[in-house]
Amino acid sequence: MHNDTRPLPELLSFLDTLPEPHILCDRDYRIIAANAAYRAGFATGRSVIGRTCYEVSHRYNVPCDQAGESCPLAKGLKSGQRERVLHLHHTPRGEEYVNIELSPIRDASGEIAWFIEKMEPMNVARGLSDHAGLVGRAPSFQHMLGLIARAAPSNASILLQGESGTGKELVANAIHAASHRADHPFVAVDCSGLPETLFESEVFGHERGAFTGATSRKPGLVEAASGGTLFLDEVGDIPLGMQVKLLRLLETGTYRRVGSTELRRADIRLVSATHRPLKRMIAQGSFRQDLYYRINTFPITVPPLRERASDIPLLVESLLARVAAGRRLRVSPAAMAVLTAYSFPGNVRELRNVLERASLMCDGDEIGAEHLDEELRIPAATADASDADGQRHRSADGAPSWDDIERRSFLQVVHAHRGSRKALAEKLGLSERTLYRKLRQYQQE
Ligand SMILES: Nc1ncnc2c1ncn2[C@@H]1O[C@H](COP(=O)(O)OP(=O)(O)OP(=O)(O)O)[C@@H](O)[C@H]1O
Repeated sequence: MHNDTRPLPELLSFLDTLPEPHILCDRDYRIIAANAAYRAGFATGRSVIGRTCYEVSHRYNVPCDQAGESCPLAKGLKSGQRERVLHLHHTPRGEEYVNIELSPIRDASGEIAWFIEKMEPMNVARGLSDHAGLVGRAPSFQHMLGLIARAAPSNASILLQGESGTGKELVANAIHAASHRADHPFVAVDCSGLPETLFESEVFGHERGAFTGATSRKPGLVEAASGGTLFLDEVGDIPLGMQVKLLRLLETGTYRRVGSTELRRADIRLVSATHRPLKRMIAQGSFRQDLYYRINTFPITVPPLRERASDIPLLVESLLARVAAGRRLRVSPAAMAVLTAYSFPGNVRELRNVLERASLMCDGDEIGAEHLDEELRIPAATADASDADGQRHRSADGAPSWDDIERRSFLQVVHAHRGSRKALAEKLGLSERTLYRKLRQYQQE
């Protein structure tokens, strides 16, 4: 019955005046109108009117929620209110991440009859390799991007937690680029290894003569980042004494240069990152709880590469273009199998290094398995073996079993070891007899 109801022409002409791309849909996902900004940015020549939003944006035959994705329209119909999601959409520029904001519109009887969808491309990340910033499409990566899209436009302090090499600095950059502060500076401070006195003068600046060696006045990084974003990398490494000063800056929005009594106003948005367990550090007394709450208004976890292994081929393509620019390097299927089977404890940074080394080892256009570090090839060989008799090593949902993990890690260490069996047993904390037993057991499988 709602399909028969025509939206008010005033509504359509209002949509046309909006600078952001908007479409109007009915309850059956059918696009009734698209404004000028949408037609300019998203239309591919063929009119979208009368087609469904899932077919146009995703090339699906069924609504997104039936294709395993979250559908803002279904959410809005259920909640009756505005809903936001981040989707990967087909656009004339290829697939792009698009922030969708959907508002239900009610008819005269008070029932939801239409939906207005505002679509804003999120340019800080791509699902394609031709991008200098973040690339990825795995569910855990998309979840993280969705959080970035929500938090970036606010001024909330964000804490990025993730293992080393997962791309925390790149994520901090993306948050800045997607914020209202993007036209102002992004200033990164590596807090690890900065002694307390240096930290203070670097961050807050100092006056001439404030300490021996302070031959001139120097503005601090807080000042350099004014209007923009201050990124504190390895925030868990900040000495306790400095944590108090940082807390004061965040609580009052003011600070003093070293050697000055003048109170200065800070205009920064704070993004911090750490791979350390801050909660445990609080329990141990090495990190202040009050500071933790100040820097952690909005936590975002950056997933390790092993939790987004489906992104490895995409990352390989993208990183190769960065580390071997100018060479048109490919990766053979065998080498790709090795890379996707490896667990990458050093995450994307390790993948990048592996590819850089492989590109130096390879004289032609194709990186083969033989160009990869030996350490990577071992677990792949065992993974192949376990795939052949896969059922034995894998649990019902396809995840490797504990035995499989132990076996792979064990063989990885064995193959990388140079030295006697006795030294190896010691390294693994096993008796020599147990080592022999495990070697027989695992190498026979
Ligand atoms: N999603 C991604 N897409 C493309 N490149 C990535 C991605 N994530 C990480 N990288 C690359 O991996 C490398 C490591 O990233 P980055 O330095 O941001 O990691 P990090 O988590 O800050 O590491 P650390 O904790 O050691 O400081 C960089 O070269 C970065 O360009």
